[in-house]
Amino acid sequence: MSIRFEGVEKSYPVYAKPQDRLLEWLTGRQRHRVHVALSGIDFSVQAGETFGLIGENGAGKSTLLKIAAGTIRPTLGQVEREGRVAALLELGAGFHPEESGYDNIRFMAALHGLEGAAMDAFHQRATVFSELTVETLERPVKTYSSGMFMRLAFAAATAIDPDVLIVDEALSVGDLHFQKKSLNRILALRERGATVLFCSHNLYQVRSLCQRAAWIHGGRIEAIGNTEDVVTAYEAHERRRYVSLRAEPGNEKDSSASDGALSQRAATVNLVKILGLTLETGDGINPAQVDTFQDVTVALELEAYGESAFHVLFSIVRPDKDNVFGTSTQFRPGGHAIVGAGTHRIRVRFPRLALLSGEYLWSVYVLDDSGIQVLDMAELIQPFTVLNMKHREFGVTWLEHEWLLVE
Ligand SMILES: Nc1ncnc2c1ncn2[C@@H]1O[C@H](COP(=O)(O)OP(=O)(O)OP(=O)(O)O)[C@@H](O)[C@H]1O
Repeated sequence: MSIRFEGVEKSYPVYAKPQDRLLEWLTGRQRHRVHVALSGIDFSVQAGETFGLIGENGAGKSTLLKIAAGTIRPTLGQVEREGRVAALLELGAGFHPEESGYDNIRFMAALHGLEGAAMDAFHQRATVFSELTVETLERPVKTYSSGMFMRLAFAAATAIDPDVLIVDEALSVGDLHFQKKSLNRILALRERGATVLFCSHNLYQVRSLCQRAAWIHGGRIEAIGNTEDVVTAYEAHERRRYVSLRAEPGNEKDSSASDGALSQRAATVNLVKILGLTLETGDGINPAQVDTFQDVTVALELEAYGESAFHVLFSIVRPDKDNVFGTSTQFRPGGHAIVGAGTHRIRVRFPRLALLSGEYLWSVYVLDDSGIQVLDMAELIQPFTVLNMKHREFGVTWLEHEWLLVE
């Protein structure tokens, strides 16, 4: 066991007006209602396990993570933790803005009770990982850009070399380079046997990372167990929710007020799901092997649960995640977004797929109509091998070229 929740419940007093808190104190009469954010939480996360928490907005996932991390106390019940715990929750929340990066790192190490050589090792790991310069680390952190601040916060949070890592969708920190580095750090800690408890709205991520998961609904555990079973049950619930949202009277397009209400509620979960990607060649569907310059068509299927417009971006990637070629519905002539609830199919033909020998995969992203917010994604799916039998050139892709002179 690494983390055990026993009969955990968390309630918050909710005041209709800020002054009610003072009036309650002065008059001694209750002026708040009690909001139960979590109740009846009983489960354990085993050592070395990666455990996912899923659920709608406001379900109680972050509250549960904060209780697991010890940053808030449960109203009832208890939590047991084993080993060194690092929480990637409100990153940098404990930093002192007036102090330098170096001093804040030392402060974090001291909070973990580290001294002497252990403190030095912590300091070294945090500064190296942050990739911040000496000049920056000597400055007060209040002068940092938000990216610099997040780098330092992530570096300091993970420098403890934790046995237990608690992550609240913090897989995206800073710029792309640092995001990749942070994710790799989390994956490396996991490889080394750290227990990971994390919540995410990205079900693809939960499926690919977690052995077990729990679906939190209205502060209670709705389902717990094998990730696939839990995620599938949650997806089915989400679909039912959309069907009923769409069927509710007043949700029709021409009603602007209810449109607003619908979009507000609909925005709380993914509006579009990637159902699948298939590769078609003259040799059949999803061939394990493709020849260089073969005629290949990629077919994508998606399900939209709302009327919001969206774009689909997909790329051919190498196993190390480097993109070889990516394109998007936004880059088409006209670049119109896709609109309409229901199933959508996209087919893109590559008449001469100019990839050279190697292993390749696909990554697919559904983005909102601005092309910024990710609604769903499926990374590193449908692997295929390219064999360059007829040509002697090497590398990733065959580039158009002419030999102009050979003397
Ligand atoms: N300090 C607080 N005071 C009162 N209510 C709170 C407080 N913190 C959280 N809540 C309430 O507790 C419930 C659970 O919130 P929580 O942040 O844990 O949900 P969540 O599942 O993490 O949501 P999201 O996916 O949106 O992050 C919500 O109804 C929220 O409004």
